Amino acid sequence: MRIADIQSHIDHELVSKPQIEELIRRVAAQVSQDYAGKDLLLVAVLKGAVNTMTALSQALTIPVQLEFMSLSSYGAGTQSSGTITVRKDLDCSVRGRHILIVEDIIDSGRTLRWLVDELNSRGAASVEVFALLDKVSRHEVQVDVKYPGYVIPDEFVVGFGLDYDERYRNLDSIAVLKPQEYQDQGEQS
Ligand SMILES: O=P(O)(O)OC[C@H]1O[C@H](OP(=O)(O)OP(=O)(O)O)[C@H](O)[C@@H]1O
Ligand code: HPA
Ligand SMILES: [Mg+2]
Repeated sequence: MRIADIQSHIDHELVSKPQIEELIRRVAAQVSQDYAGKDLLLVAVLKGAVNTMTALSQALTIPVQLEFMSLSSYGAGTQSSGTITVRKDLDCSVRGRHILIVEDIIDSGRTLRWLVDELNSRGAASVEVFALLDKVSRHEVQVDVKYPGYVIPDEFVVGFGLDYDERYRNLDSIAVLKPQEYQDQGEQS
């Protein structure tokens, strides 16, 4: 689905499909170089990171293992509940493994902070982060990001995996909805 298909719901586009593709290509080249000859495990945080995981993994030039963990804290609104819910855990042990977490967005930073600490406590050899988008101005906790994505302003975005109330994940770029679409009227809406 493209912006043009849902124009009446969209306020503005923030990151275009070509911009996403360019970033993914650049990060994939760097990751392929950094982990050449190593056994890399990519861990995507579902559901939001599904598109980013697919795009990044296909652009790599090294073989990797793909694993998924489903975490949730936003539910139906535009504000984090502050509580991370594990909807699905990893299927494998991470002990002694080099891990790259693949995320769609860093907002408060709480999801990533929790996951980095969790994987380290499970005995990972290394834990690094790639996040497609970063709302730097909204961070509440500190997270080190080895492969940074696009810094975006304090607006609630949808597309390329990101949802508002489970919708718009299948948009192929990143956009902000019209204010009336955000029914919880949170501070970002
Ligand atoms: O930095 P934070 O404030 O923690 O926000 C970032 C997280 O929030 C979203 O997940 P969400 O809880 O909406 O689950 P979803 O991926 O299934 O939509 C997003 O996909 C990130 O995982
Ligand atoms: O801006 C956002 N959009 C969708 N999901 C999110 N989770 C944290 N921030 C966002
Ligand atoms: Mg969500």
